[in-house]
Amino acid sequence: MSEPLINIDHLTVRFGRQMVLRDVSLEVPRGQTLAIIGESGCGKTVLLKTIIGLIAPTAGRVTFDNQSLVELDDRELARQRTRFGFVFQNAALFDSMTVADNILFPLKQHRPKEVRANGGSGRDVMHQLIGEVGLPVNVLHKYPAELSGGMRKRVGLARALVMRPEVLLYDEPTTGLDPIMSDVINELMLRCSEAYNVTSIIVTHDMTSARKVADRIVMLYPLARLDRGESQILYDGSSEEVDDSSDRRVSQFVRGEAGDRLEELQAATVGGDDFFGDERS
Ligand SMILES: Nc1ncnc2c1ncn2[C@@H]1O[C@H](COP(=O)(O)OP(=O)(O)OP(=O)(O)O)[C@@H](O)[C@H]1O
Repeated sequence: MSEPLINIDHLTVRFGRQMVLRDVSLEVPRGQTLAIIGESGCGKTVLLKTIIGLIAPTAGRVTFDNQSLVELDDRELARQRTRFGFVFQNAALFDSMTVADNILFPLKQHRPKEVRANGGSGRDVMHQLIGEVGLPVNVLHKYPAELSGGMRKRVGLARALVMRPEVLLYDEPTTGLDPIMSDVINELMLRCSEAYNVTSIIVTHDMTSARKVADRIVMLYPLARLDRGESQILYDGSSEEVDDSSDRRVSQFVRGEAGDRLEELQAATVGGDDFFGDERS
């Protein structure tokens, strides 16, 4: 079997006294589309940031293409990061730049000579990408504030693709979008993995999206809710089989069922502020 592109080996991440990830191991082969699911605060984004070397492991090791990014010098780290494209939850566009400048930004940062010497090629790539994500060319001159949320996400995807990355990392790509626009983003994610053969990791709460786009689903669980010695990965398998999991915590999550969570939350607030305040009296 070929080497995994991303290898997470007994990873633990702690912030001060708070442990967020404990002994997590995961291998991501080249070309796979992996969805990481799990309730808010379980450490999904921390895991993404650890993969790209933005957060250093407290223990364990994370490698990308057999190298630990946190051990590289700044220059090499910047070079390796060009192999990744990020699609952030809020698109994270620069408000003061036009759409065109936002899309070209990574190229200008990493290949300034190429863009200066042959500005046409950067523009060609940009026009191709804007078409691929289904936006008209007239948006290129607009500013992010003039676009809808769905348009901004698609600009964010075009920007992530401009360096022709080998890995695409998506942080909640469909959050805040209507069902149609969410599915447009799903279709784009599928096309990107087919057309560019990228490896994709998608952090999401959206089970419709995870089922449609991912080859594999990994479900993380918050450490505070886990028994000692239990694996933090409650599910690691195909998207088809996630609905058949015998673990009640997995089936509750994928079906979006609260179970006894409300009672638990209410019990935890006993003795705290009165929810109804003065209005009840
Ligand atoms: N840089 C940091 N310093 C301190 N604590 C952090 C840092 N980054 C994340 N955390 C904490 O780690 C925990 C997990 O955060 P993370 O953002 O990974 O959750 P998540 O599963 O992505 O949640 P959500 O679905 O709400 O985005 C949270 O309690 C968060 O406060």
